[in-house]
Amino acid sequence: MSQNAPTAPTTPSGAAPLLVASGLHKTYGATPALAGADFAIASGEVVAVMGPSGSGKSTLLHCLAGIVPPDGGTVSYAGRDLAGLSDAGRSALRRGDFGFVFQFGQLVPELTCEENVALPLRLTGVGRKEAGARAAEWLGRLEVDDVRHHRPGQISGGQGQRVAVARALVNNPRVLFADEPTGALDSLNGERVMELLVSAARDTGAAVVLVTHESRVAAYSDREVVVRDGRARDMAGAL
Ligand SMILES: Nc1ncnc2c1ncn2[C@@H]1O[C@H](COP(=O)(O)OP(=O)(O)OP(=O)(O)O)[C@@H](O)[C@H]1O
Repeated sequence: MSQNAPTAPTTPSGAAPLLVASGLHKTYGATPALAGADFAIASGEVVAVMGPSGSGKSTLLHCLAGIVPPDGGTVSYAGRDLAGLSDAGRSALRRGDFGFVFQFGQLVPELTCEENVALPLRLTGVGRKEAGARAAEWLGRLEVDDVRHHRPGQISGGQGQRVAVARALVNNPRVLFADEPTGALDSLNGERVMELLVSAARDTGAAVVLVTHESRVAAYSDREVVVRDGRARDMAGAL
């Protein structure tokens, strides 16, 4: 037997990771998007994924969230290999344990803001009244309760992103994936969305994978990982 028993992986902060990727490879046609990327995040950590355009940041996020299957390497969440789950199992994980915010809120235009935020709860079987009450509470936390009966077309971009953050956090996800969440906002609105996003995530203990190319957005994170040519490098380890 080897003297060197494998040790449990840790994040650079020393905590046990909740979500771990090792040696991820992904190619689109002839275009390599990931070429051996590693990543780990612990519960409650906010990690910024930075890097130039086309370096593989969004692909890394999609693989971590089980949206895109990697060609090689593994992603494990809470000790479970995502590749070992059925499509239905991965979908259930995305609905129950993960939350998502994208650059453009992607709210359902026909629904009011409150109905949009209530939607993830309704999809997991919460009754209409309770879902509405919890949605209203989250809209209050994100300081947009005044637009709860408006439709997405009737509110500003900054308000829309706050509604999107409320929708992403309403079912208490253990991981929040945010891909350029303030990319379409001016700097003042962007900063407020980031403050609210990070403080709400800290209150709930969610880990946050924050893809951004802006250092003032990454400043809200505990740790920065830089993706370059499909490989991820932790900046804590680079110091
Ligand atoms: N669905 C796809 N089909 C084909 N090529 C893709 C696809 N998604 C990503 N790519 C390619 O993979 C590479 C990495 O893309 P990715 O979107 O992950 O980078 P990124 O760092 O998030 O870029 P950006 O900052 O511009 O959003 C790029 O060359 C991109 O063109």
